[in-house]
Amino acid sequence: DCEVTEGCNFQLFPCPEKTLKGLQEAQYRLVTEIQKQTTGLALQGKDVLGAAKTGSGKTLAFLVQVLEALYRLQRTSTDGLGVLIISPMRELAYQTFEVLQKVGKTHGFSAGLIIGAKNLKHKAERINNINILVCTPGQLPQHMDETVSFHATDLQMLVLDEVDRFLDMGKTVKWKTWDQQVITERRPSGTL
Ligand SMILES: Nc1ncnc2c1ncn2[C@@H]1O[C@H](COP(=O)(O)OP(=O)(O)OP(=O)(O)O)[C@@H](O)[C@H]1O
Repeated sequence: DCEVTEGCNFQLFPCPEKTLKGLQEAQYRLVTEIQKQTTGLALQGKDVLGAAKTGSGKTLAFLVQVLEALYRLQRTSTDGLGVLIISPMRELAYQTFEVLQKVGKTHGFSAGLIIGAKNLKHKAERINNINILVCTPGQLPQHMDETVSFHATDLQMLVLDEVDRFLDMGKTVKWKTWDQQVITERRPSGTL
């Protein structure tokens, strides 16, 4: 239901075979403009700031980059946190997680979703065993504060989805904590 670029499909990019298979199985063949503009850059390992209108396929654009980053590093499902995706709202985080499960299943990376404070202890026990964590801004600082074992020292990629909304909601996001524990020397990717 979004505008795809005729004649330009994911096969034209040097994506890993597993990613292409996942995309194909999820019925994504042609790329949208934002995917066309960002996929090549991401495959070169560059930082990306993407801006495109709602419904233009930004989610898939950064998820392809996420899979590429972990694939390149040959991460396995038990290697721990490699990518952190922060979404401003629960619904958005949930949708992202769903698309990730769909297109990423061929890779076999482990992924988790944290959108509520419920069962924090249970989640805390598992948080260090997952490769890709999708969460909302409120939950991350809480884990950092309360989960002694939580660390992001091996983080390879940070995705801030709808980063403009984070700036609007600056008061609820503990930027200082993030800056010290997560953002420093990591590979950022933002979407607007
Ligand atoms: N390459 C593609 N081919 C076909 N459909 C696609 C493609 N990429 C994304 N879509 C579909 O387009 C719709 C909108 O995509 P998506 O939600 O990623 O857009 P978005 O830019 O992230 O939107 P928002 O700004 O609202 O978060 C979804 O239904 C998604 O499945």
